[in-house]
Amino acid sequence: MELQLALDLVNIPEAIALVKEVEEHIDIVEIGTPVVINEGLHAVKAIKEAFPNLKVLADLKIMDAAGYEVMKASEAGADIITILGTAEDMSIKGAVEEAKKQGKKILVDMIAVKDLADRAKEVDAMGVDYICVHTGYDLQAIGKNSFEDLQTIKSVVKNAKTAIAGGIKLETLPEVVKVQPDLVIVGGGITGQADKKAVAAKMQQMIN
Ligand SMILES: O=C([C@H](O)CO)[C@H](O)[C@H](O)COP(=O)(O)O
Repeated sequence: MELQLALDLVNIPEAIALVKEVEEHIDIVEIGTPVVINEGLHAVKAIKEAFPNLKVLADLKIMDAAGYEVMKASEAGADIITILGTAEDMSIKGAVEEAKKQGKKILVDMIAVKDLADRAKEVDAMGVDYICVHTGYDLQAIGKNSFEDLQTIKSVVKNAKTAIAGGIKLETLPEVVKVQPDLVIVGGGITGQADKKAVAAKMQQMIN
């Protein structure tokens, strides 16, 4: 199981400082959608240059023009790029094709997908690398989480790795670990803590 640190509410210098604190306890750094909106793909480039040994995920949440956007994120140094599960099949296939050309990976974010089991089977058959259940900030605000959804995709996905994101904290991590996803994505559960290094270390220990 791998641990991904999601950075959403920081600028580039803050992101670098944050990763420095926890780098030995994480596998992947996510440049979150709000960071890409504020800073552009420069943020991906800056983190990859500062931490060449960590994988970097660009959370573009692609919906269209997938081949082009995967190409640009790859050029910036991203190792993994996200596309939405609600995107057209043609877009997801285009993302996979371009990622293969560039030697990169595609993570499909299943946020807001209604027919989760069926859509997970479909995107799994398209050759994507990760399928991720995700409760976004807006549904976290009304107490939702993705723990049941993780069990759903674990039971139908045959090829891709499984992942979970959205509001995961130290206290809720045991429930996630029980289901054994391949990737656990944590943002505020680390970045919002006073001792980020200690929390990341504990999470890494629980995951392994
Ligand atoms: O993808 C995310 C969200 O949509 C904002 O871009 C977050 O990175 C993801 O939810 C993980 O962050 P936390 O929910 O704070 O753990």
